[in-house]
Amino acid sequence: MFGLSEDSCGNGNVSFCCSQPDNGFNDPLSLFHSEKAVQELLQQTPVQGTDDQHVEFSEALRTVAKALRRAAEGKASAQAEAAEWKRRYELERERNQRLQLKEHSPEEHNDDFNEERTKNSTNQSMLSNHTNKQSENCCINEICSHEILQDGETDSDSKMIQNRMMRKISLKWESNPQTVLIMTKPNSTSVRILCADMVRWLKEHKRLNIYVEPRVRGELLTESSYFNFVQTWKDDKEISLLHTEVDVVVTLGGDGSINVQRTGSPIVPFSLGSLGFMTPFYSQHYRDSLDSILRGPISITLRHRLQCHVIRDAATNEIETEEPILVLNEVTIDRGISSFLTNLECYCDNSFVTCVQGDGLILSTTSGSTAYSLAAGGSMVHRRKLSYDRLACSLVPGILFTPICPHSLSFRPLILPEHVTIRVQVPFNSRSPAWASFDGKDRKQLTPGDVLVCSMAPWPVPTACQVDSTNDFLHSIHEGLHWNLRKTQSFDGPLDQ
Ligand SMILES: NC(=O)c1ccc[n+]([C@@H]2O[C@H](COP(=O)([O-])OP(=O)(O)OC[C@H]3O[C@@H](n4cnc5c(N)ncnc54)[C@H](O)[C@@H]3O)[C@@H](O)[C@H]2O)c1
Ligand SMILES: Nc1ncnc2c1ncn2[C@@H]1O[C@H](COP(=O)(O)OP(=O)(O)OP(=O)(O)O)[C@@H](O)[C@H]1O
Repeated sequence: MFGLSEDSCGNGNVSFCCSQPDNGFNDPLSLFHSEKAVQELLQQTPVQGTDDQHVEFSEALRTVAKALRRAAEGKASAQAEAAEWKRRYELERERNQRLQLKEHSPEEHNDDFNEERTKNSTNQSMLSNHTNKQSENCCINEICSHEILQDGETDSDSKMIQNRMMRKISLKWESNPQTVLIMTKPNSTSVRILCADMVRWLKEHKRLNIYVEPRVRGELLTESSYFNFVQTWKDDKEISLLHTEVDVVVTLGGDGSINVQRTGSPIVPFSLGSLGFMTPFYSQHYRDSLDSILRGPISITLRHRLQCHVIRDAATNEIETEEPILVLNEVTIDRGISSFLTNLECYCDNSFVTCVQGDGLILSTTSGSTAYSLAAGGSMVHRRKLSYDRLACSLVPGILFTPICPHSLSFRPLILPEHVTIRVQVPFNSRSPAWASFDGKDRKQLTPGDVLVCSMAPWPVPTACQVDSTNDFLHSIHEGLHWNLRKTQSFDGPLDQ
């Protein structure tokens, strides 16, 4: 960092000096001198050049000085804005204190109180609860912007907020849900215990039909013959008919447990895994959560999936594909156990995109953007939110195209629009085969000439939100990934003048 100081070596100009090269404006005195120097400089007329270098140097300094002044002005307006927020906060706090006082001695202030209460009826309970908790928990001397945004509301502000709330997406039950499918992570004692408890509660208190996987039914019956009423399926044909029966799916596990279910009914994911990025419901509160879900309405996130086809070079035409595979997170094409670079030719709607030479390529959904793609340097993308009963309101739809360790200085991850079809081909001259895996599973070898075709699947997977799509996403990136976590800079120390 540089400070500005009077030049002692002639010409009456100003020169840069490295006052504290390691930590910049640490000395308030030097900052003061710098700003003073800036003011003086701005008042000077430009140097009548004795030589070109001086003129150029002086012009450069004037530019720097102007930039510094603009920064100082910016700071002043930020300070004014903060003062205004603080003022509104104090006003609201005062008003709430008055209301609380009246609540404690209502006979004294009954009339005023009722009037005030009616005025505040829309947001009163939220505000007073918040204010109490806030002063206890977070903001003793600080201002919580979240709080202030509410208390600073004017009539038109609150209308705007109401409109925004109304745009929140929810799913309403047309008739009471009758049947629930519970999918559980295998080989976990806590999941097994919770599952038995949940099945009992759903049957006795909610009178629901309950489906579980054949493995889980076996486990339940080992525990007690009481669970005889629990239903399951025998074969793939019965699985394919499940969607006609099941109203809601509950998953007990981690993020991977969401990927395994295929019915298309809304999923309520309870967190019994390690990270829990996509599983916002806490198992401890399962009764309250399910109570509210079964009553509806449910705020939902629609998670788009990618539909992947492998077309073998040996196939006689493109229609002859293997069974399509749906992925919620991503399809990965990598080098597998081969030690050679993968060489993958990529096309987007038949236009050549690039040839990936590296460890491989990830084609990810926006839900998967926080999984493998993130680890390979791709962006985190807020997934798409839609409603069942309204037209789609799309936020950030797309397909992420993220290379894995590309051996190139200029390859960067891309986000392609959701409507494209991507083809990835292992070229005939490739030294080795590649491997495709789907949500981290089901590896398939791709030999030279084989192609993987990938596009957005028409039907998304609805998952229930704890609060709403945005709130859950932000909660997950903060709590799950500790995104942008840094110790807060201390208040003491040098200040801008
Ligand atoms: N280097 C990596 O980060 C890496 C490598 C292989 C696979 N994976 C991911 O693992 C996924 C499979 O998950 P799994 O649970 O079946 O296997 P797993 O148990 O091996 O999970 C890997 C981790 O990824 C997390 N995860 C999964 N989906 C996520 C999502 N959408 N957002 C944030 N985190 C997510 C899981 O919570 C888990 O901690 C694959 O789809 C792939 O994305 C990541
Ligand atoms: N019902 C199920 N049937 C078959 N496999 C399942 C089932 N539920 C989960 N799995 C698989 O078991 C593995 C681990 O499950 P899951 O991701 O739910 O738990 P976790 O790894 O402990 O949690 P997290 O993913 O949050 O770290 C995943 O690969 C997942 O696909």
